[in-house]
Amino acid sequence: MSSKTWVIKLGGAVLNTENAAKALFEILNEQDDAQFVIVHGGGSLVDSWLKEAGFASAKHQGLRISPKEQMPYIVGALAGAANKQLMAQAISVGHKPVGLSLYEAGITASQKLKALGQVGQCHNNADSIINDLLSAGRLPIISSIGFDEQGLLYNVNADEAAAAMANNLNAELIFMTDVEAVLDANKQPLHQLDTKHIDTLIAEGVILGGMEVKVKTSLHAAQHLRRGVYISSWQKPENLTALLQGEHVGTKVTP
Ligand SMILES: Nc1ncnc2c1ncn2[C@@H]1O[C@H](COP(=O)(O)OP(=O)(O)O)[C@@H](O)[C@H]1O
Ligand SMILES: CC(=O)N[C@@H](CCC(=O)OP(=O)(O)O)C(=O)O
Repeated sequence: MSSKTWVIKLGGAVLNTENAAKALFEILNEQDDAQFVIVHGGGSLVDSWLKEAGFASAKHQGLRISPKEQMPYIVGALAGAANKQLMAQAISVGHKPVGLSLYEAGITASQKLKALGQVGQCHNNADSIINDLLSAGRLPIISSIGFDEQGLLYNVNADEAAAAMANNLNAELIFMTDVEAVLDANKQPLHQLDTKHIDTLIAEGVILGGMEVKVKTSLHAAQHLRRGVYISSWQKPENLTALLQGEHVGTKVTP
């Protein structure tokens, strides 16, 4: 029987808590018959790099407007600092990670909307080295920096990148973020979410910003993969253990 593949998306805020990612990587070491692909963000690192460089940065529906002149900082923060910090934590607990952009992982990018500058959307491209890396026992750690066929660089939202990766591999998909679950208007965790529920909560302004992108992306992924997608917190590593064992923690977004 071939082993199950999981795409785990780590929100960039995991880098602000010392060794938080390390605890998650340790859990991956304990799993039999499973292979893992990590896709990571780094929005808070991009915020501070752009600020230090004197740039103002704005978001539209949770997506960072990415002018060309800001791309060296965005690429440096995501494909550089964030990716390498995560590799360091993975190596420290015995993994053999390979840091990649979306291109090597079989995903090309194109401009999403002119007004957003270099914000990219994902396209499947069969030319991926991920399965070769998994067969060789390596742990792919993928940033959300993409390229098009001309070699232009794009800033892809990391949730969208993770969903594209899961679609590409027909993998299970888990979003590890900085809240235990999607919360309702009374700040209570929602155990399950479907299309109707999501539309209402977004229209009511209960789900917004980065979480709006995450639930919309989760829903598309769940519909495409024909199975539930989970949103849970990296602040509780035991949640990851439970999810990998098929238990229900956090929010399950269903098709
Ligand atoms: N209904 C909601 N439930 C939980 N979090 C929400 C909700 N609406 C907005 N958020 C915000 O979304 C954030 C998570 O999204 P984001 O910052 O993009 O995470 P990540 O970097 O992990 O992708 C939470 O920290 C919270 O501030
Ligand atoms: C287009 C777009 O919004 N790109 C994101 C990419 C990083 C990201 O998504 O990081 P988190 O997962 O930590 O939020 C950004 O520049 O912040």
